[in-house]
Amino acid sequence: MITHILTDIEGTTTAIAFVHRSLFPYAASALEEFLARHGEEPEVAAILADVPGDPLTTLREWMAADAKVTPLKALQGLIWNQGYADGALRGHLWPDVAVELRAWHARGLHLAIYSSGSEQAQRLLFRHSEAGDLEPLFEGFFDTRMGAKREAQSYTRITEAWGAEPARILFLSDVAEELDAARAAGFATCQLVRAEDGTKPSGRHPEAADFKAVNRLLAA
Ligand SMILES: CSCCC(=O)C(=O)COP(=O)(O)O
Ligand SMILES: [Mg+2]
Repeated sequence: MITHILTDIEGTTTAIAFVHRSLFPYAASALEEFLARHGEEPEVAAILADVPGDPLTTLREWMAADAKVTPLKALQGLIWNQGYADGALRGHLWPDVAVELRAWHARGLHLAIYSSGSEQAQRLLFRHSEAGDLEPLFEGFFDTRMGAKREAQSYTRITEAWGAEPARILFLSDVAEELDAARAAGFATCQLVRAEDGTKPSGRHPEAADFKAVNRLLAA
């Protein structure tokens, strides 16, 4: 029986376009000024210590490559903080998402996020979502510190951190390789195949067009 639901963000709860056309450009355009203003603050300096070479150059290269590396993800989270605070950003959620997350939480299912976006970035998106503050629904915000999303070991680390049995966790993602890794760690899986995002079904995992359709797997 499924008692825990772990969900991806981009392409699963949230439009890929929001991440690539709102979040990433916001961080890219604010990067240089952010480093000039905050680069010597302890939290930012500690992140920059893990960036090889000239930080601005390397971070721009990582942004251009959409690299899922922890220092870039941590900095993006700090930069987005300002955008959410002043109302320039609001976390996009597909219309089916908040309804089902609230219903799953109300019936006692345990909820957590696993995204390449940093824990702070995840919290911000759900705290400032278009459907209101959903941050309190989640018990865990797992990020690249657990490892890469296409490696089975990352999912095993999540079970240990969350204190949950793998077979009781349903992982929701649009990316088949992430689902393959979760299944190898013993998780149940479901591919979100969202027409608006142009997701291609892999045929390797149970599929759902939206979160309402995921309920079918919970009842099974
Ligand atoms: C608040 S999530 C920002 C999305 C992000 O930075 C990213 O790299 C997308 O990663 P995902 O693992 O959600 O596909
Ligand atoms: Mg995704």
